[in-house]
Amino acid sequence: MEKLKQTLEKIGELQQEAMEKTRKRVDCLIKPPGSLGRLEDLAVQLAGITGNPYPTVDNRVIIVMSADHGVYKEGIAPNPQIITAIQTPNFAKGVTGVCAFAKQSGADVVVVDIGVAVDVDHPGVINRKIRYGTGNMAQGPAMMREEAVQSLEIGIEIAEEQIRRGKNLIGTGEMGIGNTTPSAAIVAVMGNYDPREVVGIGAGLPLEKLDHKAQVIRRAIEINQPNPKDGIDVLAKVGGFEIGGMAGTMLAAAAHRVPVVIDGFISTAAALIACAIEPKVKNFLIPSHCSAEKGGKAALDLLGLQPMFDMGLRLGEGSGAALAFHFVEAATYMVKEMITLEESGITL
Ligand SMILES: O=C(O)c1ccc[n+]([C@@H]2O[C@H](COP(=O)([O-])O)[C@@H](O)[C@H]2O)c1
Ligand SMILES: Cc1cc2nc[nH]c2cc1C
Repeated sequence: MEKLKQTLEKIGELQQEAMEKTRKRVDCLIKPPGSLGRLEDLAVQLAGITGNPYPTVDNRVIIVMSADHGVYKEGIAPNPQIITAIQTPNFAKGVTGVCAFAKQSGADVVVVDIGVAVDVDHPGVINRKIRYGTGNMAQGPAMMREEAVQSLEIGIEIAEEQIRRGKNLIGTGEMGIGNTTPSAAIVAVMGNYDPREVVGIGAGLPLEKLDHKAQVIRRAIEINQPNPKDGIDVLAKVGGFEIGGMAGTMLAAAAHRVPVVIDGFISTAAALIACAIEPKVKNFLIPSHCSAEKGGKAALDLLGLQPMFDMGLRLGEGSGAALAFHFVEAATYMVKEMITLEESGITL
């Protein structure tokens, strides 16, 4: 609890002076004002996050949190649970979807077993297992409150280690068969939606099973009565260890003024938890894409975030965040590489 408390105390506001400097420069660059659209706002946000009008994001990492879910027993996922354990070492081997995009954008991939249902024995996987999967949220809380705090603190510690190593851009990723169910539960609780409005097919659930998936979430919310004003309560009752780990990563990034790019549906659910715990975190979050998962847009809307792109992605893993790194870097190049109208002798 101490680590979480200290982290929350460190989270501040965006640095206004740096933002004003960057906005002024961006407005004067050799282009019609506003013509680089939201890339301009992104440059200003990066200045506010880092306190530097000319920030660099040349040392990148995707942190992938892996965990399993007790609610899997309710038949809410189309794939065998063991895929979480099989896939987790694959991130360390560099052979998954996110690894392909991370390699292309020059980012490291760090993978953490924060609650996979079996032992994962691979030297490249960081073992911070809280437990062998969460409890079944359709029958009781997914985890105890202390475990929720532990998941947040593991996320903080993993991110802090990366920041200590000089990482200046972080992306959140996850792997967890069944995790679109707790994610939809979080979105339903935070947005006061009926679960049927925000459940989707996840990794390929047949459409005729969506009513059942929604009913399982409805039961989980009814039994556990999560309090939407208390992010830790929601995480404990209807969340997941990897969701807590990602929320912790976001809190640490905000505390250390490092920009953090969120990925798809599960990452966005984690962002809802992080922002419920500390609303100031939102300023430090950079959305990537709009997940094709049905509740993807609703989740981003709840945060008031507009995605950079919408390409029908629904892989998770941090894949969309790795792709978005290109745009984030582009914003920093725009500020540094373009000259101003005045420098080129143009007066408009
Ligand atoms: O991030 C997303 O937008 C996303 C949307 C659908 C599925 N996924 C991935 O698929 C898995 C969860 O799907 P499911 O159907 O098992 O709940 C999990 O490993 C996620 O990484 C990810
Ligand atoms: C193969 C596979 C890879 C994944 N990556 C994230 N979720 C996944 C689910 C499956 C089934």
